Amino acid sequence: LPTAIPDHPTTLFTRQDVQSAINASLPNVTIFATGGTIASQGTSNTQTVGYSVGLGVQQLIDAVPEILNISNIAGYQVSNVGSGSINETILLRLNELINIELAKEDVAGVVVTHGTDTLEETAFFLQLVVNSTKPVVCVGAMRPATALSADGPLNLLQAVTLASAPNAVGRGTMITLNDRIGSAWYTTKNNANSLDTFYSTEAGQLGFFINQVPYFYFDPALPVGLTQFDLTGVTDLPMIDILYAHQDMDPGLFNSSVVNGAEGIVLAGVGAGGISARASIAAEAVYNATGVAMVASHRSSDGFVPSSEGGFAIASGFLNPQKSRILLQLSLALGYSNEEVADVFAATYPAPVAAAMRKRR
Ligand SMILES: NC(=O)C[C@H](N)C(=O)O
Repeated sequence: LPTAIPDHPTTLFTRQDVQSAINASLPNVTIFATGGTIASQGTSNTQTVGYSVGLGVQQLIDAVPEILNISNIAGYQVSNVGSGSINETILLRLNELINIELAKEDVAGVVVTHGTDTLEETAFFLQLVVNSTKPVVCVGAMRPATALSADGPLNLLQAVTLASAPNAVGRGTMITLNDRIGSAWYTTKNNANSLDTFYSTEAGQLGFFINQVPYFYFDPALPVGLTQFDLTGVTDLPMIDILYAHQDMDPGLFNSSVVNGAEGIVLAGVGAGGISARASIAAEAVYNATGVAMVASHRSSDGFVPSSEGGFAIASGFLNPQKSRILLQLSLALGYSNEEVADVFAATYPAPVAAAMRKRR
């Protein structure tokens, strides 16, 4: 296995390990398993909270033998954690392995099995760093494998189908759960518990499964303002904090973050990136003293944060705080100046807004 990312054990299950006979007429798909509820077991079939992660990639595949009728599978066990514990080491490992895998001519696409809590962050990260038109499909489950009506097996079958579907090429990284296909750019987890949690309210969905066949509403398209990042040689990512705005927010949090080592700060602002006058003065003072990049996003689940004239904060546009954090992190990992980071975000704004911003600078 490649070892550019240190200290991260990853196990490979080759196609020969996974299936007794490789079917040369089927596409090859590689599954990268990271953990989450899809790989979890409860103590009874009625337990749907408080279960524990533990199933390996081979057990996920064994639970859905139907996937071997549609593709030859290889699997990487990259981690086996709840997605709250996915970290930069795992992300960098995924970037490295998925780029290598998709560069192979005989691989149609890849599937990442993942906890749902931070699935949108990993999916958004992969959207920005994977250099391929082949499908990257992120999938999870809301019910553990042991539950009545567990959703993981069908979600996995659909994810593998999508990763090998010719009509899924050129659509960037996708998230699929519960029959729905969404773009990693805008899809978010909307409900902490319900099955029907992943969707994008404003941008809508890319497609839908009918009888396990993926149908798309539109021809392939990529999100506006997509910047592609090449992480070759990058072995760690900068620490970026998200600060959540609210009434009486502690203005000292900005300074505390920077003192603790944050190299960038994202604000989950009230309304369209707002913050109290007191906290704003404190944030600006920290910015003026340190130059630490600050991005203003919104704590509401949807919306657009516009840039403010002469303001020190970079506007997140349509991106929510957790996705803004990834975009800021990648920009800073590649050594971009704050001006360049602002350009990366501005590229995602609607064209007239971005043009007006450039004029002001
Ligand atoms: N449904 C899930 O996968 C939730 C789980 N706690 C996780 O994100 O790992």
